[in-house]
Amino acid sequence: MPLIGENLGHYYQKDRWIIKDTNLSVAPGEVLGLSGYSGCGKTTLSRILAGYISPRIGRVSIGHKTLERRAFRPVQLIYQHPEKAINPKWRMRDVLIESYTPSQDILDAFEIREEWMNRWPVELSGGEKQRFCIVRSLNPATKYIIADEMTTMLDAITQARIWHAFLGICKSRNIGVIVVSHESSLLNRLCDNIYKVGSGG
Ligand SMILES: Nc1ncnc2c1ncn2[C@@H]1O[C@H](COP(=O)(O)OP(=O)(O)OP(=O)(O)O)[C@@H](O)[C@H]1O
Repeated sequence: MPLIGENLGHYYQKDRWIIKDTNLSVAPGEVLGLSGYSGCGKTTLSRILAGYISPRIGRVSIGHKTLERRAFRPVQLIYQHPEKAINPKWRMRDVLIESYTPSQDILDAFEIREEWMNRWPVELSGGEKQRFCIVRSLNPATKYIIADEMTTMLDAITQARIWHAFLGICKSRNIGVIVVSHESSLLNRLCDNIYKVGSGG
């Protein structure tokens, strides 16, 4: 069932609309890009589609069911800065198993080393922490994943390896993916379709 945003509109300050008349949908297994200039509202739209923000107008649904804010989130969000998404007081093993217990195959696909499991977040690099955030998002109940500038901090080779592993798993599980980036070359390479934020499509 597709993830659908209908007639979405949002502002932070009254009547200064950042998202307006926005209609988009992503099918299971599809990879949709969100492009647009800095500040056009990509992150705001991502948070709306993941159910973290209720839009001022419009509706987000999966197969006619409006997203519920309190239930497990079928739409997972991966941020640009993994340190913001990880509790600094938890060891990495606990960060992972809070969501589910991943198989060794998934850990291997993202080259997560056993020795990292007992470390604190501060003892890993940004790219190493991001791998944990990606694996954590691949909960068996996940239907869609929004990757908001997910690999911006990584070098080109690591970036390519992570996207290869990530999109391979998403395709095999029919998870729909939204890739948010200001890099059009990355979007052209990875995405089936691209939605330009701030232009109505
Ligand atoms: N919590 C907030 N309160 C008030 N204004 C906000 C808030 N969050 C974002 N904004 C404003 O909304 C606009 C859109 O921000 P958003 O982060 O969605 O853009 P973006 O396209 O993701 O930008 P970037 O590519 O630079 O990350 C910006 O002008 C920003 O200053």
